[in-house]
Amino acid sequence: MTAERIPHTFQVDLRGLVDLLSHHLYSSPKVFLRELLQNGVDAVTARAAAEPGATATVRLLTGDSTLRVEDSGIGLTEPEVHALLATIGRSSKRDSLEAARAEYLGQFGIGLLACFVVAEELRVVSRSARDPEAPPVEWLARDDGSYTVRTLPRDAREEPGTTVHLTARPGAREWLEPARVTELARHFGFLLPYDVTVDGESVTERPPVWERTHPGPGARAVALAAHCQETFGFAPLDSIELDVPLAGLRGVAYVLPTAVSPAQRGAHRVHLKGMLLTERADELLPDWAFFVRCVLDTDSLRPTASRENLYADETLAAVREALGDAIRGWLAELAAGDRERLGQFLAVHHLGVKSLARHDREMLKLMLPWLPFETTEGQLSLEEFARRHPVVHFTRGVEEYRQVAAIAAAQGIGVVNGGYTYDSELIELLPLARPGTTVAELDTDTVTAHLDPVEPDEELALAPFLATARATLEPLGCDAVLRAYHPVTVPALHLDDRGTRHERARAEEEDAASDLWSGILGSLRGTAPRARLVLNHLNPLIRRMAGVADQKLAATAVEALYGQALLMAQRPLRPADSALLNRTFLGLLDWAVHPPSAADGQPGRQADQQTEEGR
Ligand SMILES: Nc1ncnc2c1ncn2[C@@H]1O[C@H](COP(=O)(O)OP(=O)(O)OP(=O)(O)O)[C@@H](O)[C@H]1O
Repeated sequence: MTAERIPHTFQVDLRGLVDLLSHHLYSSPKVFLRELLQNGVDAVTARAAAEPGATATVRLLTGDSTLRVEDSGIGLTEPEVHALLATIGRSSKRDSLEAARAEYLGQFGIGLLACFVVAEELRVVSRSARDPEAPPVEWLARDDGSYTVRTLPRDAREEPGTTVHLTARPGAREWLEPARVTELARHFGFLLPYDVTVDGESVTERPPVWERTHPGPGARAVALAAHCQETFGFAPLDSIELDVPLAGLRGVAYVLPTAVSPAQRGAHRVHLKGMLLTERADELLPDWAFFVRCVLDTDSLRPTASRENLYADETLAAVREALGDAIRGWLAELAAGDRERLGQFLAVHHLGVKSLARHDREMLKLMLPWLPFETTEGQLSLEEFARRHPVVHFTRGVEEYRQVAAIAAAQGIGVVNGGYTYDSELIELLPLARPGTTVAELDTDTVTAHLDPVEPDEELALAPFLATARATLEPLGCDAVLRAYHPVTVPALHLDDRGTRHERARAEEEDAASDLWSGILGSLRGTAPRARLVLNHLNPLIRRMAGVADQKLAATAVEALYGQALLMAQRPLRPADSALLNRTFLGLLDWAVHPPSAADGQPGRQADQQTEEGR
């Protein structure tokens, strides 16, 4: 024997549902007003479609803890009230075809429930425009889920349309206060395409700034900037107008006047058919367009059920691409014709642009030549630098740059500092953005090759001193060479590139390692050049040093030169380097206060004489 199946219907606990909406779906009770406005606007839209030229108003009237929202819209008949108002999740707007749905703001059939977040009672009086014979109908609903429906005499409501009466729940009276209602109606509805009033005062400001006509481009720019200040609270660097007809979208992207982290998601304001949908849309633009804030109105993007964000669908993806194109177009236009403004933009946002140019080839091609870099000729765009120098030399580290920048510049070699975040990576990609450009890392050989060799007879005269220098620097893994270069004030230049340092670190490890390891490390020995101390023959101090007969003093002087050149390079010092600096400083100090004399049996008279001469 089988038990009989008894059909049941789900029971809905309205209080539980309202609690769910207010605490989990909507971010604030204020959305009740948006839902009411939206129903009024949808009803007016539906009537306008059926009856072009019909009155189209939504009027809000505040009272003592009450609010009335009156629309001149399509209205409802009694059967419609049962089917639509009293059925949660039922929407007349979803039932129609997709195309028709696009006309409306609502679609989920839960909007009216939002009113219970602030009201304990809802009374709806409606008269249908579709069926002029149908009498007015009243629907009275309480937050416990109970409701009554009755028809009213014809004169209870003469005109078609709907009035929603709200009575505040005890803790929510503030939401129905006149000032609050006006503020919210303005906030959500100021762009609505119908006449919306609160207690007789209009709250709409049509048309939006981007649809207004202005006497000229200058006046338009000023109006847009003022709008940005009002909407977002900042004076924009520039305004980019957005127009994507396919998505029924228009608006403006305002360029931020201060740098922001590219990781920070943009908070954009999106209106849907005039109604403010969200102030925090963060998926509207491609990630790379972090430097703008948008405000726009669209008729095609879909909201999520909370109606506080955009539904991630193909339309949103297409819109994102189209908006990305518009912003890229603006950048391209600046790059092609408005260098001054491009310069202003990059001065603020170059770090962000650099970070995304690494991942976005198009952005790289467009922007890289115009990005500012530190160069031996000051802050320059790579474009300008490449025009001045057939080879774009760069250093990978800031220290290398410091080491050679002044010297290289004095010899006419331009160098770009690639030591900052992303910089060398980007410089190496320059040929992609600027075909035909040669980019090369600056190495010690290039620098040395640009320094003038010294005449052989002069070099010969300094041979003993050079020999002392080489012998002194040998244990430090450094060669000594003599060149003539500018600026003459630099006595010695320490050239040491990445390869050299790597090689030296390996050699040090080899020394410290066991036999087996030193064998293996030894087999890895590279052919990288050693560090070089380039003594400047044009520098008077070097010439004087060459005349010092005291071997010990000459060696200390070479060590001091080496230490000073290291310091000038601003490179982190190895423990051995610090010890050397210490030793030479104290050695020279000691010598200065107590020069060794011939009587002590120490050589050094010549040094004495030099000091005498110097006095
Ligand atoms: N002012 C009104 N005039 C005419 N019909 C209305 C009005 N308010 C609500 N309705 C009817 O009641 C239905 C349910 O309204 P509700 O606000 O709950 O949902 P919705 O607007 O369809 O969708 P959403 O949940 O997305 O707002 C609507 O689809 C509409 O048919």
